[in-house]
Amino acid sequence: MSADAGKRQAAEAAMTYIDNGSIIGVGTGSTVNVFIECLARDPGRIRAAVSSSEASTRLLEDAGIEVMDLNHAGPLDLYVDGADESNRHLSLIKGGGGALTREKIIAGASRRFVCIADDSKLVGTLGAFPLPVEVIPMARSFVAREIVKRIGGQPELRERFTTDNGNVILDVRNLEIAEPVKFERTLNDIPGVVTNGLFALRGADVLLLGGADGVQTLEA
Ligand SMILES: O=C[C@H](O)[C@H](O)[C@H](O)COP(=O)(O)O
Repeated sequence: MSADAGKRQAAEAAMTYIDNGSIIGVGTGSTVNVFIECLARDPGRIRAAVSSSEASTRLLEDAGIEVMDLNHAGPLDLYVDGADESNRHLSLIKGGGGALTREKIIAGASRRFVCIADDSKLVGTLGAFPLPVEVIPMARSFVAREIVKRIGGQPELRERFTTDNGNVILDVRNLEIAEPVKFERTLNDIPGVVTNGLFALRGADVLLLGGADGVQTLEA
């Protein structure tokens, strides 16, 4: 079975978590794009969406879904988003598409985070996927040195990429993240780091994995 088919299965399954007429948080990425296609079949199903990126905002608006500012939406019941990797405790690496900061904010503002992915994203130990770290541009060399000193790995500037917030991304390769919460806190402590792509302090609550045997549901 292809990864695309797995993504579609997971996205369809996430539709069952939506309460009719609610305002939901919507993430970013190819899996979420399929979820937005599912929403587009019945745009009146939700009242509005809070979007984690300019890219998702465009797709939601094209689908006839109102996009609301988080400041006006209040606490959200549900956030649906993809991941680059998940371990069995539902700690995630996110930010492959560079949307990690707004994603982390909306995940934090939501009661339930349902993560959707194809089953290749489930790993034993996080870190094979390069860990994205969003950084204030003037701090990028300093932050890269501090990352090597504090957690190891090889930070590389993501070329020709600026986040929706006007910042740059360092992708940190060669990490083995046995203690995601500790790593996340350590990275948060470096001045100049806006957000790191570890979602462990606030991981997913539910992980829906599409694959050859259908949708597997893991709960935190
Ligand atoms: O910045 C991007 C997001 O964190 C995505 O949710 C993540 O990269 C997964 O994307 P995809 O569904 O395309 O694998």
